[in-house]
Amino acid sequence: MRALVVYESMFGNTQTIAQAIADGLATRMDVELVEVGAAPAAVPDGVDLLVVGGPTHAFGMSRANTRKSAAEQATSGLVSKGQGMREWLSALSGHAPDVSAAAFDTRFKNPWLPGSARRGAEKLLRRKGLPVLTGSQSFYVSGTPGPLLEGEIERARSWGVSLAAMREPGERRPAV
Ligand SMILES: Cc1cc2nc3c(=O)[nH]c(=O)nc-3n(C[C@H](O)[C@H](O)[C@H](O)COP(=O)(O)O)c2cc1C
Repeated sequence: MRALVVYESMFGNTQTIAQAIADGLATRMDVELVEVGAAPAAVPDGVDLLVVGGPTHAFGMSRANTRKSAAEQATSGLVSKGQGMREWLSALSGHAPDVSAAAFDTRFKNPWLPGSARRGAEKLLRRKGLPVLTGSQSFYVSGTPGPLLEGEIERARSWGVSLAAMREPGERRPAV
């Protein structure tokens, strides 16, 4: 079984979470971790699970103007300097049958702040015909440039382990 994890990240927090998810997945699957600017135009043959994640910007997935705003707030270079997850998923051109998907994001832990990038990513994944496994996740930062809240890296690793278990041969694959 093989997983591809594609992430977008401005300040590095989503990158750290993506790495932890990949570590969790790697307990049961072969895993490739790729920054969205270097991601392939189609899901490569042999990939069983596509996991995508990015930062929540303005209640959803980033856009060119929110990435520009992030760049203005950055004190060092951005991790993702080109296209975002929205653009990559919109242009994704194909996949083998039986590939499933999952989405995650990073954002503030604020019950009064609506929206999350993972919801937008799920919508685009479904539009591409990719069934989305239940239980997509948000991971939380304490401020715009981070850091991640305590325990989030461990939670991301555990989520990776449980995603891989959902894709094990013979497992029922809950998809929405
Ligand atoms: C332009 C901009 C808009 C943002 N809008 C939101 C938002 O609507 N909701 C939220 O929870 N966090 C918001 N944030 C905080 C980001 O989610 C946070 O910067 C991100 O999780 C950090 O991840 P990264 O280091 O991978 O970029 C915003 C950040 C930026 C730069």
